[in-house]
Amino acid sequence: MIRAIVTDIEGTTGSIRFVHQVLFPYARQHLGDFLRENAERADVAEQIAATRALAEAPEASVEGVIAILEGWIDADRKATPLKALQGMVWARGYEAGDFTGHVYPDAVKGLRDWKERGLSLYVYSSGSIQAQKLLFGHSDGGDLTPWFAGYFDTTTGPKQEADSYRRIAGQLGIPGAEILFLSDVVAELDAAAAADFQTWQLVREPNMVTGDHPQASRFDEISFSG
Ligand SMILES: CSCCC(=O)C(=O)COP(=O)(O)O
Ligand SMILES: [Mg+2]
Repeated sequence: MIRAIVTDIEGTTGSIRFVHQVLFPYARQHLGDFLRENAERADVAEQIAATRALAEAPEASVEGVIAILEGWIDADRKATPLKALQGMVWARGYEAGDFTGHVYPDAVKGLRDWKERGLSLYVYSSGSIQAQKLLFGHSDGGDLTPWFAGYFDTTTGPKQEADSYRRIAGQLGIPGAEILFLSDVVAELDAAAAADFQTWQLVREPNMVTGDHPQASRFDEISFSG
């Protein structure tokens, strides 16, 4: 009996194209100036320090940190300080109306239906919690944030480690077996299943790696008891 649904974003509720062709290039274009202008701001300084620590470059100048972060963007590295800073940069883009968060219409409908059925909805993405709230708050389908009971990012742990899902279940106070995790990435689904979560894989693109999880190309193909 499912009581809560935890969903990934990229490739699950929204398109990979939006993240890689809109969000990441926007962050790459604006990150440098954002850091130069705000390096002394407490929340920015904290992430600059975290970048230096993670890169084992304690002496890196702000320009050096920018170069490290741009390399991580190009490599799609899910580094927590990069994700925090990307969220701060994207805030300006959403607020200026430069783009809206892509959410598939079937995901909007599915989330609304599940919420109306009394299920608790959560997000677990490598994007920072700020970035998740921005995307769903400025989505193509309007402000969807009232539907979500909570958000998890890499500060809970990497998405491909079972312990991250055990922590999420612990924070929700719900056994893994009563939580459904949705993702397009088999390694994430394997980690969730190892923590006893139920799983469905979203296969929205051709030639995707698939595994042993039930598959759906749209949210209305997903079924479960609960
Ligand atoms: C929160 S929107 C940006 C998504 C992002 O930065 C990312 O790395 C995608 O991660 P996901 O875990 O949603 O596949
Ligand atoms: Mg994904």
